[in-house]
Amino acid sequence: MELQIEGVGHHYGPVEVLRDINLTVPTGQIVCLVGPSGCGKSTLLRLIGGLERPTRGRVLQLGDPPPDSLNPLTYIFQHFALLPWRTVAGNVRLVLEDHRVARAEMAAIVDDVLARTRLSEFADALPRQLSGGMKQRVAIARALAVRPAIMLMDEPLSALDAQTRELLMDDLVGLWTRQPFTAVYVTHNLAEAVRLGHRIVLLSRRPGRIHRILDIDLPLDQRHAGDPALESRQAELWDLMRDEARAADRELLDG
Ligand SMILES: Nc1ncnc2c1ncn2[C@@H]1O[C@H](COP(=O)(O)OP(=O)(O)OP(=O)(O)O)[C@@H](O)[C@H]1O
Repeated sequence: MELQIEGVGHHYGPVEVLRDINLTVPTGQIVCLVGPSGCGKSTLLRLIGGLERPTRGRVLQLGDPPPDSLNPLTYIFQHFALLPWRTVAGNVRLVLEDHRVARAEMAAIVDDVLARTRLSEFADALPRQLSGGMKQRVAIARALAVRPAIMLMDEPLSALDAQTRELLMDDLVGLWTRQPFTAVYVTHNLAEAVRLGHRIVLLSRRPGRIHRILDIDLPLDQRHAGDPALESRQAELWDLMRDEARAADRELLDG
């Protein structure tokens, strides 16, 4: 399933947050949304996910989700929101319990997603026994369990320390390489965007407009921290963003 965002604009009361966004999210690709604070990245993600309706324009879903998809558009947030009294497997199972999934199939799905996120041996652990990175892997496993057509990821790594973030990026690359998924990935971290994005969409400050779209052809599993080619793409993005980011910060200060 592919997403096409056509002429999307959004206001909150008198405040114009997004203007004339035209964008395609192709099947099997990770599209990163970056841009200065308050430029409307999370708002755009919510509009894409149908949590809110855009004031203008539309978001089209082209093609069918996988036939066995239980939730075509599935979110992953910065805060993992795990139930502390449920085990890892229990937290993953939770999202299946609302659907009519037979018990044996449910067990098979949980086993599969825990294996894909390298959590099988922690199936019976409780969240308090896990590190932050592992908790976020549980959240990713939980999202995968409903077989989404598109994952909507809002700063999924920003609550983690730098080292854990690196490990999780490797995990996401491994996951995508073994079985490509489609994602829209909001981040303020440009290093993350150039590691994970097939396409990087830079928004201007509020009202967020598309300032630049950068496609990176290098396969995800060949991208490494410190790679000069990636660093130069990152520098290119930062050059474009710096003035906008400073102006956005000043506007925040001025209220
Ligand atoms: N429900 C809402 N009602 C009113 N204003 C809102 C609402 N949600 C967001 N905003 C405003 O819309 C603008 C864009 O917010 P949004 O969270 O989408 O930006 P962002 O780019 O994700 O920001 P950040 O990088 O700081 O997380 C901000 O000025 C914010 O205050």
